[in-house]
Amino acid sequence: MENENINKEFNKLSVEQKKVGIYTPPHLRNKQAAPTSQPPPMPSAFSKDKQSRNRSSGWGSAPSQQPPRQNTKKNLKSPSDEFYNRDDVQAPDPRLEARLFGSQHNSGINFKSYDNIPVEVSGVEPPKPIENFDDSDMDALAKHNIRLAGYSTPTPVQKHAVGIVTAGRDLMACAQTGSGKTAAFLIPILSQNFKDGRGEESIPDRRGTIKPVTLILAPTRELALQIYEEAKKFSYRSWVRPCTVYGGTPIGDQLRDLERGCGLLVATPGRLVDLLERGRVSLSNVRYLVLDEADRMLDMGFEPQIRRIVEKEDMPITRQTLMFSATFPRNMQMLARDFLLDYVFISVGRVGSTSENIVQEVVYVEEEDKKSSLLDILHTDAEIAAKSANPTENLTLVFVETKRAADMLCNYLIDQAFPATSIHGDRTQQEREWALKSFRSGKTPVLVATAVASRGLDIPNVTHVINYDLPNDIDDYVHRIGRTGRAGNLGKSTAFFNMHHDKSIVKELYEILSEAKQTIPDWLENCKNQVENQSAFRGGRGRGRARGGRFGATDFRRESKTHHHSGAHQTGYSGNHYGQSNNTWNHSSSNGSSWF
Ligand SMILES: Nc1ncnc2c1ncn2[C@@H]1O[C@H](COP(=O)(O)OP(=O)(O)OP(=O)(O)O)[C@@H](O)[C@H]1O
Repeated sequence: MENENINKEFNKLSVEQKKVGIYTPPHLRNKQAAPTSQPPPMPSAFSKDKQSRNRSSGWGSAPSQQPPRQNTKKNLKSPSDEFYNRDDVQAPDPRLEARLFGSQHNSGINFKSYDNIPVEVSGVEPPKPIENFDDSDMDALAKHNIRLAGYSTPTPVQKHAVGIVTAGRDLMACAQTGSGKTAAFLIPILSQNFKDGRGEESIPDRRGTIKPVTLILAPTRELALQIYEEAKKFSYRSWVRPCTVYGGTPIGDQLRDLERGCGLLVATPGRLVDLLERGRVSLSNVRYLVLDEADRMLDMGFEPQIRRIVEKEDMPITRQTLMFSATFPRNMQMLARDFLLDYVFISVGRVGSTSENIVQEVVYVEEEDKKSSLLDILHTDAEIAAKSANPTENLTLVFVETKRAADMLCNYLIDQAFPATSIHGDRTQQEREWALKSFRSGKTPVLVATAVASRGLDIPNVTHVINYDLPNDIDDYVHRIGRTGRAGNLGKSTAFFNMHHDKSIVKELYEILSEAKQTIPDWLENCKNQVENQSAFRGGRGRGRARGGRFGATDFRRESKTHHHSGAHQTGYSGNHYGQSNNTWNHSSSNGSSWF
């Protein structure tokens, strides 16, 4: 409904567009042409260097062909509006504001405990983190929207990302699930967009090609949609118009939306390649590229598409590139090596660790007993929900391995009078979105899901995640249980384990549980020992994660002496630890190794 209303509003605007041939936002209409604008300034000395290396390519060199637009709605702003004198800021729209920011849920009681999580920063001359949003160098409109979103304190990954992005640096960030990574890239990028000022690239050129300034790639349609919804919040009242494109929905609707202008595009790789091939999107003006959950995109087989998008299209090398995930497997490190320049690596807590806000339980359940065990748990959850002030605030997410199992289990639960729905890759996009909406609203407080729902989805009130089937990959386990215990809220996870099905993951599961200081049942320790003994007997080395050392030791540049990167040469390297709660800037190591 919310989407529908917003779309209706945009549709009204498109009628206007047809009249004048090219879309002009309402606040920019009836304004006389001003002299051609200069290209927006690069954010820092670092970026200037990049610009001079690539003078012929990219956004910095192209003269603007159309006059900059100015805000004619200024007069509609009240003189008390802090943006009264800013032509680039639109007048407030109370209805839109209520839609975008009205349903803020409070972040958890443990939110401030994030300050106690150790942060490791490595790379050449890493920029300092911000202390709080208000005192940072961010654009005033960005700060305004942050306040509207109800964010009073930045999370650790946000503190660092704002400093790093504002300084014009590339970033590889690993931070626990639910720790605010989405805003960590959206806020500083949009703030830079606002400071740079409107570019003509956000409206289609004469051939109808749209050239977004910011491109965000995400692995799943649902995650793309969620990032897009967040982008709408943080770009409120600005000239930046976010759009999203993903598979499973008619491309015509998405094209019509793009035609209305697009400064920030959130895309899944397959659909974006389609649009590039049709010539409807060009990447020649991309200044900010984000790969969210890049490891998942690789797991899903998107590497050829991602490499094509980043390396083989016309994306300028002058861009800033950011990669985010809660886990950092080797194939993602390789992508970081190829796509990022002189980047800063930050890890918040242990890379790939689980949030300490989640109580993790593992129970031994044979395959044939899983259904009845699940019913027991769901009955208990339903009782807890019935006692709470708002019963819809207790949602349970059940993960299974296959699409067929998702359907079967969902039907079984419905037969047992549990209001359940399911989400998996064989359902239509409409059905998937309906299922998520129904789950979010509490109409069906049980959602049976495959891995499609394991990454990035931010659904408030998920109090319990059940791994009915454990995944084969421990990183998937970390992401799945991360659907609860978000933004400092407390959550619970239960995993069904049996030696028949889950032997391959037992060592890593044991590591994860002990790292997070969870209660480990004796039987699990015995199973782990048994697997280790069998593996030693066979002379194997097991599947340990080899994460190495304490937190943050997985910036692969520390271990490698020589790496090659097209167009980059780096000679210095340093690592910095941010102390536990005082956030002091302790320079802990500087080995000066040459790694490119
Ligand atoms: N500074 C903040 N203050 C209050 N709430 C915040 C803040 N930053 C983020 N949040 C909220 O925390 C929740 C989790 O954020 P987000 O979805 O970005 O986490 P994430 O790190 O991307 O998780 P995942 O690894 O699962 O993708 C969201 O509901 C978001 O609105």
